[in-house]
Amino acid sequence: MKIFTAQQIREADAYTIRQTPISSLDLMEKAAIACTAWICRHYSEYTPVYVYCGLGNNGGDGLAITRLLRNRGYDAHAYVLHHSSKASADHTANRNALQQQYPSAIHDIPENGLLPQPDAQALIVDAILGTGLSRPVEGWTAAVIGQLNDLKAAHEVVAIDIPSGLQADASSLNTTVIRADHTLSFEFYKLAFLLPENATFVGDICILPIDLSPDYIAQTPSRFHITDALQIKNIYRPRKPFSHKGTFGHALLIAGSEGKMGAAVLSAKACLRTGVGLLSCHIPGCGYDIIQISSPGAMCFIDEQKDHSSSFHTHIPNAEAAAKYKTIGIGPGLGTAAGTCWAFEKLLEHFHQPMVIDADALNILGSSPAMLDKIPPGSLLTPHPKEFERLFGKTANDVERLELLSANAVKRKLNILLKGRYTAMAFPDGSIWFNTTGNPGMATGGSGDVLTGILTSLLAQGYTPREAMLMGVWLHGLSGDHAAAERSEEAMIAEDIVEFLGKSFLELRRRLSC
Ligand SMILES: NC(=O)C1=CN([C@@H]2O[C@H](COP(=O)(O)OP(=O)(O)OC[C@H]3O[C@@H](n4cnc5c(N)ncnc54)[C@H](O)[C@@H]3O)[C@@H](O)[C@H]2O)[C@@H](O)CC1
Ligand SMILES: Nc1ncnc2c1ncn2[C@@H]1O[C@H](COP(=O)(O)OP(=O)(O)O)[C@@H](O)[C@H]1O
Ligand SMILES: [K+]
Repeated sequence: MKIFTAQQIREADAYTIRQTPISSLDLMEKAAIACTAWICRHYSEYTPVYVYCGLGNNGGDGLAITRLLRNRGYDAHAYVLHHSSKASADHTANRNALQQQYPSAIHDIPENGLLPQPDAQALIVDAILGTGLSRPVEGWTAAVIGQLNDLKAAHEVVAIDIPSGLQADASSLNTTVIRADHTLSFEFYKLAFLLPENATFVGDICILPIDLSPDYIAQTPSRFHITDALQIKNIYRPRKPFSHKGTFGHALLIAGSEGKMGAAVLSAKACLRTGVGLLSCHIPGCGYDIIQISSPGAMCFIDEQKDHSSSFHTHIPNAEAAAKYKTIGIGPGLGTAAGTCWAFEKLLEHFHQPMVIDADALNILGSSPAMLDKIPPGSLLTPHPKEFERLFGKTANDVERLELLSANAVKRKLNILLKGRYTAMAFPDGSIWFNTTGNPGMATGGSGDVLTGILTSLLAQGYTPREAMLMGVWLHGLSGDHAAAERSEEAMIAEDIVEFLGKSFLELRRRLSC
């Protein structure tokens, strides 16, 4: 699914109005009908509704919603904030429609005027500013938003299209923005919804279709995207009846150190459960029994060191030996001992196929930036925000961090993800994809190790690095969602993500057969 900029959304709007029999007022009515239906599903008709409207089309949506809620028996009132001297045409048309049907529902608040004190249990609807925001709010508008935010403890807030004050495509850090519990947005996610720094503004997101032109959507390029089930279904390749273990690749996993063998176990199990043909694990001496007992499907090389690994480079002494492994996954629980760093550097001398680099392997790269240049092009790097910062440095805000992520993916021809609620995946072509599966139950030690195993497995099976990243991150989150549904977000642990991989694959197959 494409993520469009505010400018592109305006163009989509204009294109739809030009190319189809739908007028801009019809489009607004559609948007208002969808929002009203959502509100009616979530709040009883005894809920008083205070709709705060600006003078643009976002306010026009608010006026139409007020009318439609009244039609459904709600005690809804529109408070029109005169933050400028000019109202948009569709705002005025909807004001007139409301005025005609329910004149007592309109309340004008002049600039610097006072807001009403909402009744207990009232729902606040924010239709002050939408994607037409041209600068951070200030003055009276900012004061109004501040007052509404002060009411949050006692009232739920539903934002229409985008929380007022939030910039769709730029950072809104240190600006005044409505803190919504729910955001009802039209047709597309906005980039701002996916940034961790905006989590307190956006709340739950509901995307409501309003039938914008599919032609415009198809023909308009976009740099930002959201992965969806259909796309993953197209990537997924079911196993063929005559396939054998050689068909699905041999992966080498280099992981674990004393006290962190669990990370190696989680990665190995995830790699096996994702369908790799053969898995060899290189682990320190202390981990032998642990891996052999926990993952009998994996073969095992023991390092000469007991508590960390320092000789894994010996598996790839030359280019011919590298061909034995389709890919290597390195990092979970590995530690950053001097011998480990040295062996990693030696490994990169002869292994030039895309590999998966996570956790301590990323920390090693962070402390020896020259090694970054030796990472095979096409490799998958999987930092969480702290590892990202160690690798590429700090940024002032989340938008700048995305740019830094993308710049490194392009410059180094790497596939780099940045973990989070909406994991961002940056590709060498400059595009950035966000993943929407997953839940806070996955915020538990070992979840990332599971992801490394999944990605390593998919690369070994011959998925392209891009396919492996898109599909692996989606499967990881979906399995986390199955685990949470069965065991709760609190009780689920990283092993559960591995256990539910099977259910996710079955779901993919089901989608294929529909
Ligand atoms: N295709 C779509 O997505 C559709 C959009 N609609 C609505 O239309 C909205 C966009 O409408 P508009 O373009 O009229 O924009 P807005 O409703 O966001 O308002 C723009 C107005 O606010 C003023 N303004 C901008 N920044 C300000 C600031 N910082 N402080 C105070 N005033 C400021 C502008 O001067 C202008 O008068 C969307 O967010 C959505 O709610 C819907 O009506 C239907 C279809
Ligand atoms: N709130 C959340 N919503 C969705 N996914 C999450 C959430 N919290 C964590 N995750 C996912 O869980 C994984 C955690 O990885 P990481 O921090 O590397 O864990 P660890 O180092 O303990 O293995 C990431 O893939 C991340 O996207
Ligand atoms: K709004």
